[in-house]
Amino acid sequence: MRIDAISIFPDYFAPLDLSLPGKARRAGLVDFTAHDLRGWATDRHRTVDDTPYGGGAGMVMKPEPWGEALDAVCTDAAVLIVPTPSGAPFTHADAVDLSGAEHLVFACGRYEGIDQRVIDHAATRWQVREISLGDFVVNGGEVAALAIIEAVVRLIPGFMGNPESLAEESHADGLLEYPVYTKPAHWRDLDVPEVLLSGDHGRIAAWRREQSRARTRQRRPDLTHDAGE
Ligand SMILES: Nc1cc(-c2cccs2)n[nH]1
Repeated sequence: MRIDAISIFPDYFAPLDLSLPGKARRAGLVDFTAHDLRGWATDRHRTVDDTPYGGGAGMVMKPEPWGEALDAVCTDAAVLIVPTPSGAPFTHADAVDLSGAEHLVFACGRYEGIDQRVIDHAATRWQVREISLGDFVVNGGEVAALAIIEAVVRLIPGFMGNPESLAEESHADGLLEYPVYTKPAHWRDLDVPEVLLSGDHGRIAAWRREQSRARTRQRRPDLTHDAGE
């Protein structure tokens, strides 16, 4: 998978040098490049924003630099991802879907957003996904792009050492993950649930399923499709 991120803060993606282990890159699983949007700003001051038509506070990102940047970076197979508070909520199902993509391009907006014509024009040439990380606002799309990249790349076959661990994690089966424990069995007057020390794998599996269901009912009633589950 090829991944490109376009931003006025390309150094924001330096952590990917840590979290996308060298093996993923060397194995050819992931090829990541961060681009500075100002590289496509043609005026002397490399301007990327201007005041909004219709008035209002803040600045809007100009269409010209974005148009040139997307022309240069997006291949025909590109899926353009635009993190935005006004996007569709990002889910595990989206991460699974995107993990099969050939090319992801992240348009990381700042200020009050990107001129809408950039997205509208891009949608005539590539698949465009306007994605929200949740009902809160951050200052730029970079942190959202980092989270989405991590959620997607870890699902690429061959990336995770033990793919079995993917099957049981939160949201993989529509439920929240059960609580986990490790040694010591007794710590600060707290014991590991006896069932986990029993060696009875049937009882352990049943206990874990019930813990997941109870946790999901309590913390995420919106995910509980069938109350009887
Ligand atoms: N979910 C979400 C996305 C965002 C932003 C993306 C770009 C600027 S702010 N805030 N919250």
